[in-house]
Order: sequence, then C-alpha cells, then structure tokens
Amino acid sequence: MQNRQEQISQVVVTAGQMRDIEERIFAAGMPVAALMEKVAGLIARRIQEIYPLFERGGAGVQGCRGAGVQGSRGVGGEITSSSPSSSSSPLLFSSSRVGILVGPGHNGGDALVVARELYFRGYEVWIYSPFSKFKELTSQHLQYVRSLGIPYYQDIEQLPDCDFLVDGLFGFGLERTLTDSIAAAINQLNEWDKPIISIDLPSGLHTDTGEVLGTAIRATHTFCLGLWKLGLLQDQALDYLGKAELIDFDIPLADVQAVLGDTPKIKRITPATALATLPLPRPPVTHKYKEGHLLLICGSRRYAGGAILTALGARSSGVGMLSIAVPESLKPLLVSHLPEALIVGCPETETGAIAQLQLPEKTDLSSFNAIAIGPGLTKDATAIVQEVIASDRPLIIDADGLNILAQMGTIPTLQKRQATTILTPHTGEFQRLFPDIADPKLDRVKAVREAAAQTGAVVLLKGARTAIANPQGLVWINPESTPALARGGSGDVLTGLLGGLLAQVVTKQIAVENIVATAAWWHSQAGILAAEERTELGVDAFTLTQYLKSSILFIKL
Ligand SMILES: NC(=O)C1=CN([C@@H]2O[C@H](COP(=O)(O)OP(=O)(O)OC[C@H]3O[C@@H](n4cnc5c(N)ncnc54)[C@H](O)[C@@H]3O)[C@@H](O)[C@H]2O)[C@@H](O)CC1
Ligand SMILES: Nc1ncnc2c1ncn2[C@@H]1O[C@H](COP(=O)(O)OP(=O)(O)O)[C@@H](O)[C@H]1O
Ligand SMILES: [K+]
Repeated sequence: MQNRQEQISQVVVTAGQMRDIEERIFAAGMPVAALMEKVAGLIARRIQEIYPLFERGGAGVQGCRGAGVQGSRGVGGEITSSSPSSSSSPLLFSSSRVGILVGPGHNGGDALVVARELYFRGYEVWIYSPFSKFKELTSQHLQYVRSLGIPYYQDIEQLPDCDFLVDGLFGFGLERTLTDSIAAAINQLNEWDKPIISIDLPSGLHTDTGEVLGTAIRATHTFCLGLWKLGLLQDQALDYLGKAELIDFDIPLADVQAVLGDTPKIKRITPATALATLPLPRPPVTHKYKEGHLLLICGSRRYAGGAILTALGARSSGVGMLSIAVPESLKPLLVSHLPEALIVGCPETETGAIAQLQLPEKTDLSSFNAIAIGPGLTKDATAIVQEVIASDRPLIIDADGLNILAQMGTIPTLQKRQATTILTPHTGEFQRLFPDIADPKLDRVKAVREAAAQTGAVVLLKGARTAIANPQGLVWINPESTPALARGGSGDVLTGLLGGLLAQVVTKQIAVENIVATAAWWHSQAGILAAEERTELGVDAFTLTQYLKSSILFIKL
C-alpha cells in the first residue's frame, strides 16, 4: 500500500475536478474560511523559508537579496523587533518588502491571508488590487488587512518597490481571456523582473491546458495547492512556472477517489512508480535469454550514428541479449562500438538503407521479446517497416519508422495489429501521423489520448513534459526533465532504452504504459544528473548513455 504522500504526488486534476473535490470537503463540514486560513498559513510559512526576513546590523546576515534594501524605487521600512529569528541581543531588522497582488476570488483571499501573516512576522507589506468587487470572504480579509494599516493600491504604478511579489490574482477560477487594465498590469509586473511567487498557478494560465489567456504572470515559484493541476504539466506553461512545488493541505484521499473514481486518470510519474517497473532485483538463477532479447532495426549509410546511439541506449537498459539489424556496410562500425551485441548485416538499397531483414539461420522474429525500429532508417526502408508491423512481436516505432507508418496510413495499419505497439513521436512526427488530431501543442494530453484511442497503441509524445497514453485513456506525464536533452540523438537513446526495458519486462504482466513511463523517467533523470554535473550544454547523446548507467539514479530512490 502506497503512503498518502506518494499517492497525492501522482494525482493530476482539472479545474472541474478540483472544484468537485473542494465541494465535497466543504459539504462534509470544513468551513471555507478555515480551509483558506490553513492553506494560506502553509503558503506564508513556505515563503518565510524561501525569503526570510532580511536582517541588517547583526552577524549572520540571512536575507535573500541585499539589493532589495538599497536602491529601492519606493519607501524602505525599518522596524526594531524581537522576531522569532532574533538572537538574545537586540538587532536592527529591515523587513523584506512584499507586494501582494489580489484578485477578486479566493485566490485573492489566500493572498490576503498571506499578506496578514507576513505583516505580523515583520515583513513590510503592500497590497495591490485593481478590482472593486470581491467574493465575500476575500472582501472581509481585505477589510481586515486595511484596518491594520497595510497600504492598499489600485493603480499598479503606485505600488512601491518590493523585494518580491505574491501573485494571488487568479487561480483555477480564471475563465476568460485577460484584457485591458488587468492585462496591462500583468505585463508591467513582468517587466519589473522581480521574483514572483504565484499561488496555485501563475495568473493568466488556463488550469487544464496551460495556455496563456491573453497574458500571464511569469513566476519564479509556483505553489500549487492541494493537488497538481493539469495545466502545470503542459509544455506551454513551463516558461511561466519557475520552480513548481505542491503545498499539500491534507485533502482526504477518499474525496480524491470519489471525484476521480474509475474515470481514466492522468498521473505524474514519480520515482516510486518508475522503480516499481524496473527489472530489479534480478532473480539469482537466470540466463541471458531470460533477461530479454531485443532486436533493434536502425541506421543507414546516411545515418550511422543513430544506430550506435540507439544501441547504446539499449545496452544501458541491462537487456539480456541485444541483436542489431543494420545495413551490411555498417556492420564493422557497430561491432566496434558494441562488441557484446549480435550485429545482423542486411542487404542494402542503392541509397544505403536496409532493403530487407536477413536474420541468421534458425532465427526468426519470434526469437525476440521485443523489436524497436526506426532511428536513422531513412524513408527508403519501407519494406522492413511493413514486415515488422505485420509480425506478432511487441514493437516500438520511432523516427523514420513513424514517417513510413504515416505514409502507410497510421490508423488502418495499426488497427490490424494484435500485439503491443508503442509509438514515440516528437510533435512534428505526431502531426504527420495524426493530421486529423487538433494541434498537439495546444493540449498535448488531449492529443496523445486521442492518438492512443484511435490506434490501440501506447503513444509517447516527446517534449519538455513527455506525455504517454494508453488506448483506455490513462495518461502518464513525466514531471521533471531538462532542456539539456534538446539535442540531436537523445530521442534515439530513449528508443534503445525503452526497447531494452520492454524486452526484459514484457512477459512480467506489467502494463505497457508503465514500462514506457519508466523509460521516459529514467532518460530524463539521467539528463538531469548529467546537466547538474556538466551544465545544460554538456549532455550530448553519447554522454547521456553514460549517465543512464549511473547507479546513482537508483540509489537516489
Ligand atoms: N476555498 C478555499 O479556501 C480555498 C481556496 N483555494 C484558492 O481558491 C482559488 C479558486 O478560487 P475561486 O474559485 O474564487 O477563483 P479565482 O480566485 O481563481 O478567480 C475567480 C474570480 O476571478 C473572476 N474572473 C475570472 N476570469 C476573469 C477575467 N478574465 N477577468 C477578470 N475577472 C475574472 C471571477 O469572476 C471570480 O471572481 C484557488 O486557485 C486557490 O487559490 C483553494 O486552492 C484552497 C481552498
Ligand atoms: N526542452 C526539453 N526539455 C526536456 N526534454 C526535452 C526537451 N526537448 C527535447 N527533450 C527530450 O529529448 C528527446 C528528443 O528526442 P527527438 O526529438 O526524437 O530527437 P532525436 O531524433 O534527435 O533523437 C525526447 O526524449 C524529448 O522528450
Ligand atoms: K495565482
């Protein structure tokens, strides 16, 4: 049984689902005001950790940015206080200065409670809200903070210079495109280039698609409340989120289950979900053919490197046996890079692509637990793509394999397949495969779901937040990655890794989409680790294969 924290960290909700979950909590007796108090208290405490009071005049300066106190646009404040962080000798404190952006709904209410708490902790607090009508609870909080003497501005130009801002303009209640003065204010706030902590989500983002509704706050931190909102896991939102974290406010799992129920779920891949699928530990008594036999079909005279990278990705998976079909002329090259693999040299077309599969004697496609085809093939390798699609083997199709599949007619071709099929397109390949599915850039999760439903395949749509769907509508999203992976060849490595993993576990009653999710997670974690050690510029595809093998990844778990 997974613990609560692990279960909560997998959950992804839409605005509608979040509203229904909250409704259940309120209907069960939790007062709305009490929940707001609790949530905002957690936010205020987290803010104090990230931006502790700026301390002046004593030893051990612990403030976040000295620049905030000098060179200010507006009034700087100084108070003498014995705050919880003071030592026995009285110190002079200069409070950190916070601008609180308040919207008309409960996102604004959360922000006002944060304002009050930070004020009492010694921060210098200013409130900005251009609205004249507020929800009742929000209005009460506004009245109270004003009674405390916290300055309140309706014109953005009047808001004094701050060290950081807290964005409580809109949360999941945003329904319409932002225009006019509020849009202008958001643009102005972004131009100030101050750190901004967004409550729940950066104001202006669509909660489900991550689309920018006119304009949006560019946050440095996003504190997602209670459960991960789907929009925060969509590529188009990433530029706006900064560092995103979940503020868990103890939503009962029973309420989450009651709302999400049996409907297909969207889930975040976590280290625990990835680990559960890895073929570890190995049984003590085993042999190479029991640990999976993968056939890779890849490469051409033109794209020899793609074959090497795919093969190195497969090697990193720990697969028991690796066979690699390449054009005959590439055989010496592959042997020199992967001495342990069985290299199958195949007859070539005039252009140097694989013309047909020529397996060794006593071997046919049924000898393999899985096949991965595509990287570096060129579009001249049509015959072999047709042959493996017609086979009954678990199959991964990538790169030129996908382009050939698109020419064959994606949906009618795949509907005939009985065995497992996995497609791993990037956005361009996806559009060629599925020209009738609405632009995947606008809602990647919806697009990948439709693709899986139409083909009966598991579809992995590559991107900054790779999304994986099975034909029943279950979606996994990879919540962590690095732009260091945006380099030629890193997709080839993923195909090999996934192939090797699939060959090892396909017979173990593990859901195929879980295997795909684990490969995507492993690939990204290796990229993150490599980028930490070598910067985002240091993760070429070959280096990535070295990091895939790093045991640190699994020791971390
Ligand atoms: N009830 C509570 O105590 C809790 C509050 N939470 C907070 O409440 C938020 C949701 O609150 P709400 O449902 O009030 O919604 P929001 O505060 O997100 O925004 C809704 C308000 O904005 C207005 N609005 C929507 N689109 C607009 C536009 N384009 N231009 C101008 N005004 C627009 C609506 O009329 C409404 O007044 C969450 O995001 C979260 O911050 C919860 O997360 C936690 C529990
Ligand atoms: N900005 C990014 N952030 C995280 N991962 C990325 C980013 N851009 C690309 N990737 C990952 O890098 C890989 C690129 O694959 P692909 O486009 O097939 O490249 P290639 O065909 O050159 O190998 C995919 O796994 C993708 O998810
Ligand atoms: K917000």
